[in-house]
Amino acid sequence: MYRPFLEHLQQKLQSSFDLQPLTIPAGLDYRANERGRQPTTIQSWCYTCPELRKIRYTYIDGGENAQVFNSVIYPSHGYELPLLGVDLLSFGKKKNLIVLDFQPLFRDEAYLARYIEPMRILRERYSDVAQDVEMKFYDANQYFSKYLLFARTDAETIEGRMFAAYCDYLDLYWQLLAAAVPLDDPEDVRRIVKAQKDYDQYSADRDPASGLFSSYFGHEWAERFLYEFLFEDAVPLAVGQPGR
Ligand SMILES: C=CC1=C(C)/C(=C/c2[nH]c(/C=C3N=C(/C=C4\NC(=O)C(C)=C4C=C)C(C)=C\3CCC(=O)O)c(CCC(=O)O)c2C)NC1=O
Repeated sequence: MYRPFLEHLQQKLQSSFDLQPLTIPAGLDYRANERGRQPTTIQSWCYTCPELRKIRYTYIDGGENAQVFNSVIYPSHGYELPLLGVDLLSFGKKKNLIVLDFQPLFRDEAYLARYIEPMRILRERYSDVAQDVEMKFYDANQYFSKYLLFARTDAETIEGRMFAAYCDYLDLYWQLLAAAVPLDDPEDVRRIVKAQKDYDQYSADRDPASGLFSSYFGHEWAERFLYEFLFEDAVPLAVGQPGR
């Protein structure tokens, strides 16, 4: 269901950036669960290029039971630009959740004016697909913008309006990236390193997907996937355990 979203991103990345693959730790790049009636696979891709230090995306294919496309793009540490976050989920025929945002690293007015205000026009253009859904797992005021697209919607809207919205949001993100001037003051760069690291920690600690990964692929695999691939700059909550 979300393959066109993945392909659109992949094509853009390949045509516009000098991508180098980043190694995904053994066993985490692909996994299949053959138990039950419906096999489920999870596959991930990871790249780097001079402007974007980590580009990762994951597709979960469980046929009609589960279709998930998740991606985070981390700009290089010289760019204070928000992260591009995409989380598109469908479970069964009815339960569809879409989230798309430029995830701000800072919340001061100048930052929001520079990187978040440009999204307003898109949020207005797609106000018919966006909803004011309340967040249960995350704090909407941390690493989310007020112009995020967040909705529980139907398949037809996803394939039509949502796909158009996704293309427009991505285009804007590439424009902001092209216009961004890399910072070279080590103090500025350190601030961005820390902010991106805090994002990983926050996200790993709250990720509502860890139960999903555990149920499909086992707890041990799920923990590795979270801390060694998705949010590799995060430290597991129970630090100091043997084997860590
Ligand atoms: C492969 C990794 C991965 C998957 C599969 C994943 C799934 C995932 N994301 C969810 C919610 C969500 N996901 C997001 C947003 C994001 N989530 C993101 O990973 C990113 C980048 C954004 C930013 C756009 C939000 C806002 C919710 C709703 C959570 C809430 O209500 O607080 C849920 C809960 C859905 C429900 O309400 O039942 C799951 C299972 N999260 C992951 O990290």
